[in-house]
Amino acid sequence: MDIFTYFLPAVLILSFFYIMISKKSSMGGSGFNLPPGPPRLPIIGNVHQLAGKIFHEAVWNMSKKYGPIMLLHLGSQPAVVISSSELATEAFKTHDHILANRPYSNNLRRLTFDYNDIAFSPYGDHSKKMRKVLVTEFLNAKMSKSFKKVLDMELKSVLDSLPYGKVVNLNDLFASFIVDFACKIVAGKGYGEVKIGGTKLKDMLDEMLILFSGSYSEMFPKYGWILEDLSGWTRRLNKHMSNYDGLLEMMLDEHIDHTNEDEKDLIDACRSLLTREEMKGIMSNVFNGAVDTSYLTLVWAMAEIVKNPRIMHKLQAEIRSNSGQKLRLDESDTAKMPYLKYAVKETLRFHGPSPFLIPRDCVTHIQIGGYDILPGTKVLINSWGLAKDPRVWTENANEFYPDRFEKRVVDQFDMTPFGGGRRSCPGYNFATSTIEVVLANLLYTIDWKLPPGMTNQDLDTEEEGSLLVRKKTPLLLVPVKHNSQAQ
Ligand code: HEM
Repeated sequence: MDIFTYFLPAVLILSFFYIMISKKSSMGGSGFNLPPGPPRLPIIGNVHQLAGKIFHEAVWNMSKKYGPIMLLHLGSQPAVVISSSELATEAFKTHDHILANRPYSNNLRRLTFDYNDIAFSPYGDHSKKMRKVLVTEFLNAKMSKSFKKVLDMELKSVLDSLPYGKVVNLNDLFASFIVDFACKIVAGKGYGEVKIGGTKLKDMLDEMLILFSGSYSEMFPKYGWILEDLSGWTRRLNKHMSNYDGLLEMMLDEHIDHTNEDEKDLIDACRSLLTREEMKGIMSNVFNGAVDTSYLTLVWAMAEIVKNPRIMHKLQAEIRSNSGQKLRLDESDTAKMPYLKYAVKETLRFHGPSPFLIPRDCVTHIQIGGYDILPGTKVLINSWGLAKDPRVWTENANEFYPDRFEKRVVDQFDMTPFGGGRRSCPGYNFATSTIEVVLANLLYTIDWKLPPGMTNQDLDTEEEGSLLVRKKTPLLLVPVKHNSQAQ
């Protein structure tokens, strides 16, 4: 359920306040050459055309009518949607510095420890310092030794505990695997089963997704807080943040500092450089940034690979011929596996977990595609649409086909699963190499079969979700030990 579903009943209340206090919109009758867009209603803008629909699909369909740059109003908030790689290139190359800010809202402020994080904090000294700390202290070559060790231990535990020959729910398997892995690289031990206020970390991250998906204060920057209070949103947000804060505080309090380089975690690496609130902000970004995105990518990759036996056999042949007699594979092995890299890239193209990049806030008047974008406009890049654009990806854009990358050189903004410009994802290398290693291990010693009675055609790849795109039904597969590994 998203904010649009909560929306309509609350409109009446807001209308009252709006009529009482509204002034003429600063955008109206401006004489600017604004991008085209669907007609809008007073107060709610275009929300009624999007309510109850999958946001990125609905917006992609609208863009077929109104063009690759389109103006919408999400409540009183103007939002420009970009749906072509040419215009994304213009946004990121020519105007990156102007679009480096993120929109402000009371809701986001609460969710980000008062903007003490990286991903949502306004562009400036603080966000630059935080990003630099994450990249230089955590996502560096020295720390990768420690990540490698944790990943190998987690993989061993998954491979040892798989119920071979029985049906496994890969959504559950990957979710708990990635939560455990993330807790260990952040705080040095597993917190996946710890409950605060009756809630586990994974449930908190799920709740956070809903809370991040947009609130009244994002649609009505001035008066949305009234609806948030009246609708119970504020109470829900406070309850969530109290649990989440409690868990992050617990991780910080219980942390045992490591002296060995190959055992260090995020808290070891960053604590001396950041305040406590900044520590919680950065820990939260790693959990929010890494857990759902990586676990969903793994589910999608396995679903598409198993659905396409030709691809699975090609991958297994590459992995098995490059693995020597090792028990488990690591990055030094996946470096020799180009087809595996294409399969991960194709998964990120075809099922990139973030259909829209994190919104940008335009801070001065610019032009994109010849249209005026005014200060205070949100800029949304439809990453999902770019990656399926038949003009770029040809007639098989809607097919999972890793082989396309064997010959194709991809322009920088033909696909944007990790965003672009100075606010792009700093976890890009870490995430892709982790996903490659996990997939290599899963396909190395295991043959994955479909549950009894099911055929490849039955394995559905229907999507759902707005902030993140997930597979609608859980992925159920049967792991069978590969011949040479059978005991
Ligand atoms: C498959 C995995 C991942 C995907 C698909 C992904 C995707 C994204 C996207 C689309 C953005 C927004 C970029 C933009 O606005 O241009 C982003 C930002 C970010 N991601 Fe990731 N991410 C992944 C993994 C990670 C990991 C592992 C980390 C941390 C270890 C991370 C940390 C961040 C942070 C801190 C930002 C905010 C950057 C900023 O605003 O300066 N992400 N990510």
